[in-house]
Amino acid sequence: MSSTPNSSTPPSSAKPARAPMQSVSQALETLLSAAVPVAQREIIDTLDACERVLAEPVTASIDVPGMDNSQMDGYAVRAADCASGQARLRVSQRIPAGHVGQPLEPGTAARIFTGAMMPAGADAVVMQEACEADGEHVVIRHVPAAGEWVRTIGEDIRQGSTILAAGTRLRPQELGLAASIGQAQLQVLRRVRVAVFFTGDELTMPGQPLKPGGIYNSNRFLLRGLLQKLGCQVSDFGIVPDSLQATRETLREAAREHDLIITSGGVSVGEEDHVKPAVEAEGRINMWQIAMKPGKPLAFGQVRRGEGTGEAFFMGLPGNPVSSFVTFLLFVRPFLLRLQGLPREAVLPQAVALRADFDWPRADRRQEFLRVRRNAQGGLDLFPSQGSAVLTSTAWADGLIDNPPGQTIAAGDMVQFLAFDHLLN
Ligand SMILES: Nc1nc2c(c(=O)[nH]1)N[C@H]1C(S)=C(S)[C@@H](COP(=O)(O)OP(=O)(O)OC[C@H]3O[C@@H](n4cnc5c(N)ncnc54)[C@H](O)[C@@H]3O)O[C@H]1N2
Ligand code: MOO
Ligand SMILES: [Mg+2]
Repeated sequence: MSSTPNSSTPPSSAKPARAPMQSVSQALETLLSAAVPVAQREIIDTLDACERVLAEPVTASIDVPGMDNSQMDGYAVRAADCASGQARLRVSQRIPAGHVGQPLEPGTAARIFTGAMMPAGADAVVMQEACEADGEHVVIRHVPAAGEWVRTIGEDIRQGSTILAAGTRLRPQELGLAASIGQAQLQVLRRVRVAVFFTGDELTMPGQPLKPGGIYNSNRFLLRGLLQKLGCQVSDFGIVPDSLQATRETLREAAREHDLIITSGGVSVGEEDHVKPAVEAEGRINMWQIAMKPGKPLAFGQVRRGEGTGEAFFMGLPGNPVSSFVTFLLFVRPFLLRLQGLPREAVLPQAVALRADFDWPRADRRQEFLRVRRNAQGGLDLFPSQGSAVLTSTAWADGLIDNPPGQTIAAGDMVQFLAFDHLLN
């Protein structure tokens, strides 16, 4: 794989005929049409439910807050008693949060603290900064409106209302919300089970000495990290040698209890690329080669399960690390999110328009995904080396430019930017 972009030669009839590659959008369409959310559900502790997807709506069994309560440290009063702006009221009681006071007699005030239940009869709180304590009395130097600094019962959540919809991917704030109505457990879809393996005789695990001609298996760390972020249940089958037999055996084993098999490398056209023929022997390839750079040889298919219990999905990612990274973000992630039960519209990568502060004078026939970083001027800088093996570009960048086929870029042009903030969440 060359690290220099191609010249912008348009497709020419003089070239040998080749099956046209699918576009990125066609490929995404193919994948999302095939993805069916997992059906099985399980009940788990709310505390363990981060990143899981709700299988049923959550309905509130209580009001939140469950009582009118004070929003400030101060004095609970009857607003009508304070109309003068200098009312002097006897402090009849003290109500900290978590305690229940007595009904408030007319002409008196209750010392009250943030979150404490309003006493019956009080209809406003005056913050203590507007009050002057005077022995057993308090002078209220403010004219409160009825309801001032009072949080009313059910203001956040009404009993009986649906607070979370089925299909919601639970973030920390949704867990907090569920807990606020006392929900200790939640019914979620089971995790997506992913098998992953890494093809290549050249691969060595970090921690081992490198062999001559060898490289470290960086894709393992990259892909495992990406899968971890998506909350998948991962089985790692490790490094598999470049042999048809070994690849077929690992595919068969991986298909058994997994929804998706992800492989790295061996998916292009070389004699040592055995992944595609292995999948064809153990199932089928539905899609191969996308008009994109990096990531052209991406493959999608299915692998039969021996016991006659259907098929596991298969996605073969190119061995080049940047190609693996980009194809994961653009295809594997939406596919997995869809298997996890997210609605289609929620899984598609969302681009924003930003200004390029660099020139990209050589167009490519493939749709390009350039590693770029937002600069202090609100524009985008380009990493100088865009080769598919230059992993440094992915650590330097904070997103990708989605550059259409045949498109050059001049400094000042608006381009489509895909932020890692969004793609890696
Ligand atoms: N004649 C052609 N050659 C290539 C084509 C082509 O169309 N015609 N496509 C090129 C493109 S584009 C890509 S991308 C790569 C994809 O290759 P494979 O998926 O077959 O992957 P490998 O050949 O096994 O490895 C490619 C490259 O990546 C390194 N690699 C592999 N696994 C790992 C890993 N786990 N961690 C880090 N690096 C890895 C491997 O050593 C190679 O350098 O094919 C082009 N060739
Ligand atoms: O350009 Mo390949 O598609 O290096 O990923
Ligand atoms: Mg290859």
